[in-house]
Amino acid sequence: MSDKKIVVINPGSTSTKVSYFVNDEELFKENIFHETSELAQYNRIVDQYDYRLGIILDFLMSKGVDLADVDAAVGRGGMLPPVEAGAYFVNEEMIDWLSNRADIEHASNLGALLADGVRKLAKPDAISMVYDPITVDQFQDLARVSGLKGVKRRSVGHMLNMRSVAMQTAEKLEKNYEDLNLIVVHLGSGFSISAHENGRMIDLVLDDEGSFSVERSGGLSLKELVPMCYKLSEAEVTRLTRKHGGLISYLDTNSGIEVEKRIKEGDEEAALIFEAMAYQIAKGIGQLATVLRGNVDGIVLTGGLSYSNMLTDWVTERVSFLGPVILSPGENEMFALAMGAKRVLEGTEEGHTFGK
Ligand SMILES: Nc1ncnc2c1ncn2[C@@H]1O[C@H](COP(=O)(O)OP(=O)(O)OP(=O)(O)O)[C@@H](O)[C@H]1O
Ligand SMILES: CCCC(=O)O
Repeated sequence: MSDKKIVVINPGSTSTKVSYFVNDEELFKENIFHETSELAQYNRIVDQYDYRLGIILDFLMSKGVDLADVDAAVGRGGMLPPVEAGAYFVNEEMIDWLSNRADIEHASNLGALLADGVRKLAKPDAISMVYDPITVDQFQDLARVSGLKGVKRRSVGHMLNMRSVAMQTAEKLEKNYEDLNLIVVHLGSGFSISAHENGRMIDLVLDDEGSFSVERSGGLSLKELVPMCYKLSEAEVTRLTRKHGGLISYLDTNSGIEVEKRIKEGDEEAALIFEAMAYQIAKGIGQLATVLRGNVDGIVLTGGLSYSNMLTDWVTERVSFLGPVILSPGENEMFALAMGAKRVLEGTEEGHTFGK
């Protein structure tokens, strides 16, 4: 079988990660940072398309990649309507949805567009696709009921990393993912806490319901929040709760490393807030343990903050009675995207058509 050459693109709020794979091997990877002043010129995330594509193409060329050899470009999937897990080919409907109809501004909305931009310069039969978008929806019906008719509970989260880490964990445990019940917790700048029952994510503690994270406020008392909404604009409330909430709002830093340093130097406020974060994460895990009726084969902590032993020890101390806690720090997104594309190219996994 011929080599499969795959460009992987993962847009974040302040940077774009780009990798180049030949088969299973990541030949290089770069996290390209964007100046805040540069991004500030654009009203919407999708308006950054030309700017980010130009940087990606320059970078690939600087590494000697001949785009005419590329078989697939795969991007992180954004704020689509609810979708199945797995691969979706980029098509006009998907581009239209992400450009005009996505109702949450998220950097991943650019993933499909940028992958398609690379595909246009690749082999004539090259494909562009996304894999495990943030809107993969495997909720059980009970999980869809919110508590107020007309207010939805939508399945949105770090699905790509959580599903990939769940499958890796199953491999380590020498079990099939489909035979396990796992609680997988992604601790990045935003958090997602997910219940996996026999290979399906049947419920989540959403990032605006449960624990505060590095940037997000998590769930807030409506009695406190509603009056605030009448004093501030929608954009300001959204900024405060989604970009400037959580750890940043209390400690004015988005760095877990910096917070640990302050705590070790005796900063009691930092210690209280960081432990409160662990406490709220543990409460979320507890909620999902009830979703799984207590049948928990493992609790997996992943994402950048799982490198913090201080945080993971506090969480573990509160949840280990539910099941073994397994650390899988960092994220696996670039590899998961590349392997999804490789399986589609090799025909061992079928891609879905968006909009069908
Ligand atoms: N060794 C470490 N110790 C403590 N915290 C760490 C460590 N390494 C990374 N972090 C923290 O992890 C957080 C970022 O995690 P991550 O890189 O997974 O998030 P992201 O990719 O920016 O966002 P998201 O995962 O939500 O898309 C930051 O607060 C960072 O300081
Ligand atoms: C991945 C979608 C949710 C988030 O960014 O926190």
